Amino acid sequence: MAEKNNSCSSFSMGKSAQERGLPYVPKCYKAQPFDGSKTDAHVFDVPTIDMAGIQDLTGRSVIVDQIVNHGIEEATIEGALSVASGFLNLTTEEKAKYMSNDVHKPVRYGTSIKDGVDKVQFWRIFLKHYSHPLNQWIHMWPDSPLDYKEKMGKYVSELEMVAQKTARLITDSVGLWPTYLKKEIDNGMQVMAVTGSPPCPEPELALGHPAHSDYCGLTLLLQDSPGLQILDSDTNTWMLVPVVQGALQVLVGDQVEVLTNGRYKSVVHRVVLSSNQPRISIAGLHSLGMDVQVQPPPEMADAHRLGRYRQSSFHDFLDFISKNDLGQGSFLDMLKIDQPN
Ligand SMILES: O=C(O)CCC(=O)C(=O)O
Ligand SMILES: [Fe+2]
Repeated sequence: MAEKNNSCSSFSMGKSAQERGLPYVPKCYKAQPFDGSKTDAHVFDVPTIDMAGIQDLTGRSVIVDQIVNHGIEEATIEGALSVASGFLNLTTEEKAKYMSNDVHKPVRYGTSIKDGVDKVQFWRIFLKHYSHPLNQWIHMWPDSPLDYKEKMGKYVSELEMVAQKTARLITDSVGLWPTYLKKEIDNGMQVMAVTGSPPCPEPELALGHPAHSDYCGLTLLLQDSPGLQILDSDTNTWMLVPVVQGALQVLVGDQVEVLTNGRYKSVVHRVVLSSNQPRISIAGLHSLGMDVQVQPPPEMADAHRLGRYRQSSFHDFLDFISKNDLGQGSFLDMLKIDQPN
């Protein structure tokens, strides 16, 4: 128990509490402020986007939907989840060659954002890799499990198609020219975050991922067991997003908030833990290119909404998180320009 009060530097890369299977949550993993709704949150009644039918998202301001009939076969989803689990269950030594605290690396393994450095550490393990265009990145992905590249490669290619269709629904709904941004989206980035949260001995103390919104346009997420919560901004309460077999969860990210000049709001979310159930999620974060400066287009300004956000790129965001903790103010808040309502 001597390490219970140790500083974060004792939990540096490869030495996190969860990788070592510590039977308690060390002090520097304790998420503040304590929030009693963590483990008994209400279940969110998730709206559905049925890709087999005609959809109209007009008038919506928040999108945390589940997509059904997206065209990705169950076997492809199962394949991706099985290689994700195969990688996450390798020994720490086997994963070590991907280990890095450099947030700019296109392939990296870690636990927090900067292991042993962030003020509050996360109870998770993750592999992140770039994946669009596939042929530019796939050779850098893990060699183990042997079918990782094949199975994850198939899933991410199909997921990219779903992301492009969903982006089209959103641009249509705000009256932007239907193919507006098509080129930027086709040439954009897809970053996969494959995350495992091992059971936590004191799940009410730590988080798998603290509250944040994603710096991307759209996140398309698969989870094999519950844990994802979203913040209902009207009531300021956390709601649990249920697991629906075969469905993909879509969360609007910061770039869509900026591009629609605030008509859509990016979704604040976090991951809570279980004392007995391991959890795996695969998040596909879809955004415009690394150096594309994202800002509200002129079509999105009106009398009450001149450009409400400063321009920024994915690269700027990575620079920000390399210097700051997730809890130290949000990147999106820094982009907001105060305007009279
Ligand atoms: O594990 C999850 O369900 C969410 C992961 C997440 O929020 C992220 O990778 O940004
Ligand atoms: Fe996220």
